[in-house]
Amino acid sequence: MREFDFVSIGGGSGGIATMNRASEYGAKTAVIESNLLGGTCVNIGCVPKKIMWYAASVKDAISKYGPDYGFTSKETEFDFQTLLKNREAYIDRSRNSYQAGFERRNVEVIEGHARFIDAHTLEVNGEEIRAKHILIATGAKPSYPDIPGKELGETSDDFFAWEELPKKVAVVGAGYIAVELAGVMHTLGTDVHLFTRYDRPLRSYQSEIVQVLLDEMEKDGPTFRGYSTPQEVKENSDGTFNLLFEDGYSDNFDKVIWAIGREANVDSLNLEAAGVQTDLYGFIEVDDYQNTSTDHVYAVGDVAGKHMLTPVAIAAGRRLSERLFNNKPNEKLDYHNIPTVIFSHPPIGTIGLTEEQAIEQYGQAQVKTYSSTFGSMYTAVTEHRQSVKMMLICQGPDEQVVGLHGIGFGVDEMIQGFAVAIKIGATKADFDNTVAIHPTGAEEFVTMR
Ligand SMILES: Cc1cc2nc3c(=O)[nH]c(=O)nc-3n(C[C@H](O)[C@H](O)[C@H](O)COP(=O)(O)OP(=O)(O)OC[C@H]3O[C@@H](n4cnc5c(N)ncnc54)[C@H](O)[C@@H]3O)c2cc1C
Ligand SMILES: NC(=O)c1ccc[n+]([C@@H]2O[C@H](COP(=O)([O-])OP(=O)(O)OC[C@H]3O[C@@H](n4cnc5c(N)ncnc54)[C@H](O)[C@@H]3O)[C@@H](O)[C@H]2O)c1
Repeated sequence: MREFDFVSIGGGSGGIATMNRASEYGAKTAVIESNLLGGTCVNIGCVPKKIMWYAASVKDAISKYGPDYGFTSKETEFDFQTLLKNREAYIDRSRNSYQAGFERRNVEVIEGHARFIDAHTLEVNGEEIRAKHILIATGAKPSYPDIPGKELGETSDDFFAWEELPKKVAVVGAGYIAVELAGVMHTLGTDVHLFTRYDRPLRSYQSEIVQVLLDEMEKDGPTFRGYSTPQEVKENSDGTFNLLFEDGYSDNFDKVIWAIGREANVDSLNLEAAGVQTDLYGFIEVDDYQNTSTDHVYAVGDVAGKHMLTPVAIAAGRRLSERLFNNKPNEKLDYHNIPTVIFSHPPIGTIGLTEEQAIEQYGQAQVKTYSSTFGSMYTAVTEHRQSVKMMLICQGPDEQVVGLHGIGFGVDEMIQGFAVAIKIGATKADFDNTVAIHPTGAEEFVTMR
């Protein structure tokens, strides 16, 4: 029987980062992975998604904006296979670099599916593995709606395995994944129809920012239909699918994609054997220190269901290893003010509270909102003008900035630094005292009145 100090079930963002950090402090560690090293982010998430988003941006630069900058080319050909080949080669290199990192740090990789025998013992490929500490970092998987024909639809996992782009696709859902995939496919030439159950996508985001996205989508984007709850999918004799909604609307599509949320990968872990509890939605319950209900068993990342983002899984896992193996008993991740970007067209960046959340937290009288709307300079000399909107949500007499939201060209690369400012409590006056960088879009954040 092999024995370790710390073992991760799952070799995705959280598992890799946690074991690497623990091994740097001398812990004997292993990562157990049943599929591809790197997990969701590297193989079927952030990385291939961002490459597809860049591909869409390249296409826009060539055919949408290029001509008004004086660049014209004969009909541009797009070879999807070249994109796929180069995307997968890049992902292969990323996976190899993880492997090399493990070898440098002596992290053992065990290929196979793990399940608990007890709180210190796992079974993998018939072998028992014992560990003083066990991390559950098994991530999440896409949800399917509970309707007839749901299995005829696909998910983001399948999207990344497509060998060619379909002509007409329905994307059902209102979160990051729905918006991002719909935008990418539309730009690359697919006729995309985005369906949400309520009035708009991204309902928990600052509504004026989402409105700009909807306006831009109307000009050039997926066809959007709100108040559309799917009821049934049927396969037509020509191989297309008929998607029927509760209000009676229906249409035929080459593919239907469900992007309606994700659920924890816990089904076959045999959590009961270790006494690990899950919440109402099936995610593993953890405290602020990533402890589960069982001593010496921890969970990080998507399986714990809070802020399902790669940098969150990594940051929580590294801090856990600092706590366990580097004498830092109070080390934990602060889950406030986590910045995030939605790679829509144009991208959305957001940090902290929306205006509505700030009012709920501090009271109407304490909250002041600044906003600025302008045309993106990148598109200003072209006939395809695109809007930019930026908002600062401030609270209290000092006008501490508690929320920052933006949509527009370049916003994705703009907000990381502002997240530092907000994290250390910057006020509107601090923003105003910062000299602008001209001409950029970012300067609007420090010149708002
Ligand atoms: C389409 C898409 C786009 C995304 N884009 C972004 C983005 O732009 N930015 C961002 O920050 N986040 C993004 N995310 C979210 C990000 O991918 C996840 O938050 C992140 O991967 C979570 O890491 P994790 O370690 O918790 O889980 P995962 O990365 O999912 O890793 C879990 C691993 O555990 C393995 N596993 C499961 N059960 C077992 C078992 N019993 N035994 C052994 N191994 C097991 C799985 O095979 C998997 O490899 C995206 C997600 C999706 C789906
Ligand atoms: N850019 C990024 O950082 C990025 C990109 C993609 C994913 N992610 C992460 O992955 C997580 C999961 O993304 P997601 O988009 O799958 O989930 P989500 O939870 O963000 O959104 C799911 C949406 O589907 C809707 N929905 C639920 N059931 C439905 C039904 N039966 N019919 C129609 N609509 C339904 C919900 O109202 C919700 O708006 C995100 O929360 C995010 O943390 C991050």
